[in-house]
Amino acid sequence: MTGDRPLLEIDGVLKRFAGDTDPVLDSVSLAVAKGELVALIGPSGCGKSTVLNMLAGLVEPTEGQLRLNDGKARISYIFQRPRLIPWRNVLRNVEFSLEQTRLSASERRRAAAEAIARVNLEGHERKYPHQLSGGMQQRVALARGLAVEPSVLLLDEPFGALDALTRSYMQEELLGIVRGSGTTALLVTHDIDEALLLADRVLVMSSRPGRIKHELRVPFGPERSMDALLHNPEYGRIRSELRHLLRPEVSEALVG
Ligand SMILES: Nc1ncnc2c1ncn2[C@@H]1O[C@H](COP(=O)(O)OP(=O)(O)OP(=O)(O)O)[C@@H](O)[C@H]1O
Repeated sequence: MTGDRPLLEIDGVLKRFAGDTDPVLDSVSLAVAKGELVALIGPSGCGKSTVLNMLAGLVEPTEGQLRLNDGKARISYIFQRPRLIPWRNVLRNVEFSLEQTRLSASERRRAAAEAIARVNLEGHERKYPHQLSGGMQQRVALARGLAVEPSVLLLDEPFGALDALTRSYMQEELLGIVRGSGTTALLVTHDIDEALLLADRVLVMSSRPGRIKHELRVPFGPERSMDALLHNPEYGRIRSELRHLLRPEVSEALVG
């Protein structure tokens, strides 16, 4: 049993890559509760993806600890590009993530079909990636990630490569899917609006070394839409606060 412990914990992590003198991340601690959606926002190069890579076990911390307090401990990682297998159709791409599980072939097929339905791609199962739009390809990637019923979904700028209209549609869609499934998620983004639309909490990182310099609990309920937020005066206030926190740190010499 995990009791009241957060599902995911990062404790005092410092990361220095081989050959570097300065660490990329320093004293990073955070906790994510089960079912919570937390956004990590910060300037380019502050180490956001490195945090996700460490959680996915792709990179080792130099100091500190990362814990996933769940016996199942399955992590799905969604990247900016869908990374689909070009010679497999939609169904077979989604089944791919299930091939490392103990499910039988028929159970895999059923789980893949369910995940495809969750991302509204029913009817497209036999299509190949090149026959799909960028937004649809990213939905396949999401279905592939969700099919394994992950304990944690890691999202690294999942809409960064999409055009603005598709991105805004997909953000609301993701909100419904993630909320509907009760999935715990950590979202890396540059986009303040995306963070405020999707997250329960926003963690603002500083530039190198990356540290968490501010935490904001998003005061809007789980049922959100960008239209409703845009009419909410509180939204404008929080948005400017975040913009201010994310302003590049101008050096004294330049100010002059
Ligand atoms: N495997 C690695 N080996 C060496 N250096 C790395 C490695 N991975 C990341 N870095 C360095 O760590 C720093 C942080 O990179 P990271 O991709 O985590 O930042 P980020 O905040 O996600 O950036 P962006 O928002 O631009 O994607 C960068 O300077 C990068 O060059």
